[in-house]
Amino acid sequence: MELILASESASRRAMLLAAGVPVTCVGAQVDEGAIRDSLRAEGRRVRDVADALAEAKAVKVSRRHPGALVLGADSMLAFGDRHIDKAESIAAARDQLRALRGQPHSLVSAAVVALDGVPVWRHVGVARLVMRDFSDAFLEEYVAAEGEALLTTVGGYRLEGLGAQLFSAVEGDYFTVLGLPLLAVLGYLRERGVMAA
Ligand SMILES: Nc1nc2c(ncn2[C@H]2C[C@H](O)[C@@H](COP(=O)(O)OP(=O)(O)OP(=O)(O)O)O2)c(=O)[nH]1
Repeated sequence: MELILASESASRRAMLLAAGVPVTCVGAQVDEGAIRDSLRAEGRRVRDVADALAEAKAVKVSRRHPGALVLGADSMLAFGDRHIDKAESIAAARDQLRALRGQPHSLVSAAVVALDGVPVWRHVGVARLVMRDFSDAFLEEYVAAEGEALLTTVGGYRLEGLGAQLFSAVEGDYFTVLGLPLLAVLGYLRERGVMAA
């Protein structure tokens, strides 16, 4: 059975391919902002918003690919009562990192699998990260080194790269930070017989 990844995330695609999961990537082109704003207005938790976005992506693509398992995903930061998404500018990413400095936050990655337009599996992974109280000088060096990459990730960091220097502690699943609760996804694929058990 073919697995389609309803995502344009290079990180998610790389994780699955590295784990030996052949995937075809198809962008979902979902209006994430509209869904996010309406659920936030209802006071929904970050994990529920991420889950709803992952479902919207998986269901939309699976309607176009009958018979294929379609995996959608979404990651968001929970910082206090704030829901944080990808920054829209380098300046905004810098401000966001300054706000997160010296504080704990959670990174939530939701995954939903759909088949023929119907969600058939879901999982939300949560990792807790403690950002160290880095200096302004460090932050400027980091921002200059990362550049546009700051806009591609929800926290403005790549834990597997320079982002490691931002943290004093990370609790939870490494893959969840990178954008997928990968171990749970692999478990489901084995249940479905897509991968050898
Ligand atoms: N490589 C890497 N990526 C990260 C890290 N933290 C977050 N991300 C990425 C994973 C996702 O690509 C992105 C979260 O944004 P979204 O959930 O909106 O996904 P994205 O817009 O990238 O693709 P999609 O909406 O699925 O088409 O942040 C990290 O530490 N390393």
